[in-house]
Amino acid sequence: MDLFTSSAGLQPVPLPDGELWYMPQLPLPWPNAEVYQRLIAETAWKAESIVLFGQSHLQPRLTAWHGDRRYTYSGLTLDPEPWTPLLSTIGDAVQRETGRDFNSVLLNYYRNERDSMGMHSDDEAELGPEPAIASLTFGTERVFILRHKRTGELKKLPLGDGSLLLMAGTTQQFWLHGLNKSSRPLGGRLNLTFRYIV
Ligand SMILES: O=C(O)CCC(=O)C(=O)O
Ligand SMILES: [Fe+2]
Repeated sequence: MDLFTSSAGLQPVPLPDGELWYMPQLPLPWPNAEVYQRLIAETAWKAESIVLFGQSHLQPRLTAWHGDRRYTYSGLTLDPEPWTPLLSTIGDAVQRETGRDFNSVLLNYYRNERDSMGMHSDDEAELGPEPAIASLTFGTERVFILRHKRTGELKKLPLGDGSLLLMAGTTQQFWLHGLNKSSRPLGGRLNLTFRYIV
């Protein structure tokens, strides 16, 4: 059986003022654990500083930016590393499932329970007006939190090993998203967000 035909595909997740799609396992030609290990080993991880309210902070995670374009967020400009064969294969699988084009990927490595991502929207001008952002997770499951900017409504999605989440439509306009630290010990988690930089 062809690995790529065995999946039910992305399913819609109801979200007022936004568009979310989820599948628990993106079909890939290797086991999740192998992809996780290779991505950890093959990536030139960086601890970046970002400027928040005029002060410089080390981000509570490691990152890498690969693809065809530069990217600027929170006062940080990232020059891209080239696509690797592994990232290209993963990117092809993500494009096949989502039906969207992506030209860049941000890799985030949450080393343990102390690493996190503050609430934000991916709404930079270079992402265009209604950006499609595909988020692929490997390793330890963490809870992805969405908060509506006006109503405060919360949506919590546990993102498991191998899962694919697509944020599209007006999701970035109306919602913030992020990941909290955890008080109990957790193993590592990798998240790859595929983006299209105009
Ligand atoms: O790690 C995640 O699931 C979210 C990552 C994210 O929001 C981002 O890279 O902009
Ligand atoms: Fe984000």
